[in-house]
Amino acid sequence: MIELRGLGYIVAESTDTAAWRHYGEQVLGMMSLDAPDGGLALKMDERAARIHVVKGERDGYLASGWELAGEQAFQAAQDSLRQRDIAFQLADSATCAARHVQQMLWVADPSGNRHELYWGVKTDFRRFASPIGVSGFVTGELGLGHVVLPAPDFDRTYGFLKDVLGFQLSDIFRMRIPPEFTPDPAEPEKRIYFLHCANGRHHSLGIFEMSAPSGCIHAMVEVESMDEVGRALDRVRQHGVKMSATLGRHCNDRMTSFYMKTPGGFDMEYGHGGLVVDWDHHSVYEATAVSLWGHDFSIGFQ
Ligand SMILES: Cc1ccc(O)c(O)c1CC[C@@H]1C(=O)CC[C@]2(C)C(=O)CC[C@@H]12
Ligand SMILES: [Fe+2]
Repeated sequence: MIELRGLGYIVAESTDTAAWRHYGEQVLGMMSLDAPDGGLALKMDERAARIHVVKGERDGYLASGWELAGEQAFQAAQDSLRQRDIAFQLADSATCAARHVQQMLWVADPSGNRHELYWGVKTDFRRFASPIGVSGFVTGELGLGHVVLPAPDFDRTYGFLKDVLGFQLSDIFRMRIPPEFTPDPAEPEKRIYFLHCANGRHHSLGIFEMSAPSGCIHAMVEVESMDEVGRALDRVRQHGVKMSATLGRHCNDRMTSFYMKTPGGFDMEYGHGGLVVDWDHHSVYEATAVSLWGHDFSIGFQ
């Protein structure tokens, strides 16, 4: 059985890393560092990189990096994949160096999302000092935040994430896409499953029963105070970044957040105050509302 500790990094692909540098520093408030081959790394804590931006042919999302406890866990993950006849690739040394890890393997889920499993992150422990004065991000044991990925092949993707990668269900959400946003009036309900790994973050991964050209629905980062969310909203206006949802507070993880576009074509959720869940005392539920208040997603379609 594979036990993932948390979401360690994400990888975006970009034709214009300068746009990501500006967005990463001036809007998100992260530090940026040059990476090999014209790439870029965004630093949000003591680790050298949490968001890797690699130079490529398209603008989008490339991969999610999941942390394993160590070498034995990495070996066990390989054994488990082989046993199930699931194809995976071992990353070469250049890619491992670029991701700042000892070893990494990657595997695609049935919807084509790339998951990178690694152990032994390399870090210089240089302290986080935001170029625009953001106090800090909530990471550590909880990982960098969460991602919601497209899962048009929903049942097989959920099965793979649960049975192969070891994610556990936190809660369920279903929604009907509002008629004004879909060409198909008979559009069936879409599921979103929220999944956690071995840490207290309510969800490190969400899967949405839909395709997404960018490869990602959204990624979420969490700041240390509500004022930092408000300041980020100020910067979004100042730099003319397009918002996808207004400020609101989610029912399930109690995060107060807003959503905006990234240069990768997917959204970034920027929030504060997420629950830390004790899984020994949690039961799965189905939430029938997105939020306690706010989160008007219709602004993203205007
Ligand atoms: C419902 C929910 C709970 C916790 C979260 O961190 C979270 O991001 C969400 C919203 C998920 C979802 C989305 O990401 C894309 C746009 C969606 C489908 C909506 O239009 C409502 C719910 C949204
Ligand atoms: Fe989210």
